[in-house]
Amino acid sequence: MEKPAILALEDGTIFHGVAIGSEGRSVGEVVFNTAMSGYQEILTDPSYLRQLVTLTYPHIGNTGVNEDDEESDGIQAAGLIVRDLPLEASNYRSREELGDYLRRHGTVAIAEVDTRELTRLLREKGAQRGCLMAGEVDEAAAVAAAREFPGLSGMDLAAVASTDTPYEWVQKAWRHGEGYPEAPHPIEEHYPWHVVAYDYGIKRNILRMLAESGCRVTVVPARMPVSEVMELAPDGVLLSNGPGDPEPCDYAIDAIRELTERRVPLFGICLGHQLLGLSSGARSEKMKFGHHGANHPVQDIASGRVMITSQNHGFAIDEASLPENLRPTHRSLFDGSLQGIERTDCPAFSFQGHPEASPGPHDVRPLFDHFVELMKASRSAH
Ligand SMILES: NC(=O)CC[C@H](N)C(=O)O
Repeated sequence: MEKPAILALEDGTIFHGVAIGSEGRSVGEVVFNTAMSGYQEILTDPSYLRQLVTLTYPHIGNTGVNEDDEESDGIQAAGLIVRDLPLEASNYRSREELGDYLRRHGTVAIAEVDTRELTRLLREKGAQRGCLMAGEVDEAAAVAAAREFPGLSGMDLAAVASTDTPYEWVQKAWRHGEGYPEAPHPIEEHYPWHVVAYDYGIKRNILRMLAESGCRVTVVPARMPVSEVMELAPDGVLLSNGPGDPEPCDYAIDAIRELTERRVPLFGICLGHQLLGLSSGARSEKMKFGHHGANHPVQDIASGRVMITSQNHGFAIDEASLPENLRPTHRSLFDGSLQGIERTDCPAFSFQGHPEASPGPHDVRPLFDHFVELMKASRSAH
């Protein structure tokens, strides 16, 4: 028997639907994602911590879920809002139905919502605080719970999403018929570069793309002091994506400043990009409804080249606030917002979108090669 579910927004709007995940309630910021595929990667992306995600693509669940497409250990999003959950998944890689997967992870989710109407509302009013309730529903309590959620501004979630202990990563990208290839030996020969990745909520495909570029990665906790990072003798440091507001992450901002002073090659992705900006003296701001999708055009300012990119962010670095030593490198062609920066006085650069694009197009992958070039130049200078 289908159980009822509701989505309540801070403005008092209630959407009615049916429960397709666990019963109970979940609060967070409601955001829409326009990607047509990749719901499993989206659900497991730690950047979605404390966010209730609605997908504008109407049929969600039709390819099921599998063990290979997880971007982290299980579901990170606070909840899922969809138009239609198909009766049965059909795909040769499918191992589990989406509904069973949601319930296994205790995730509250709703279907039969007019996600077009919801998305229009979010575009007009901006990202809303919301509450999903499934099973027993109480509209007034749901609106009150939505309003009690403090919102993501000022919320440091990078340290929450981070790993507790360091670990090594050498796994490369998934290949049809092979899955994830075993790491070839000897490691040093196949992976000439050692990258330390600050984990602020890292996605596995970033690690796989680094491995594809010849990097052996040591993933470290968000709060690891720079002195300990330097003991690992990195060729470069990756600043990962992650959830929440970059501004309160003072431990990361201070560490990154120290790394730039030591001229360690740096590559920042999404939250890592915002943190590089803040540590260099720029300002971050909350966007109205952010960028969440897999078809966002971004222009490389120097070459004029346009790339189709994967995006998932609700904060941005304000281009008007860039200091002398930060050069804008990329801009969004949707709204003109800043998408990439480069330090002019040390080997550090960053990108607001997702070059690892999981899900999404591969246009921005060459940024991983650029990181290797910086490490190469830095090694030959020493
Ligand atoms: N994907 C990310 O790293 C997101 C960065 C940050 N939490 C934002 O919403 O802007």
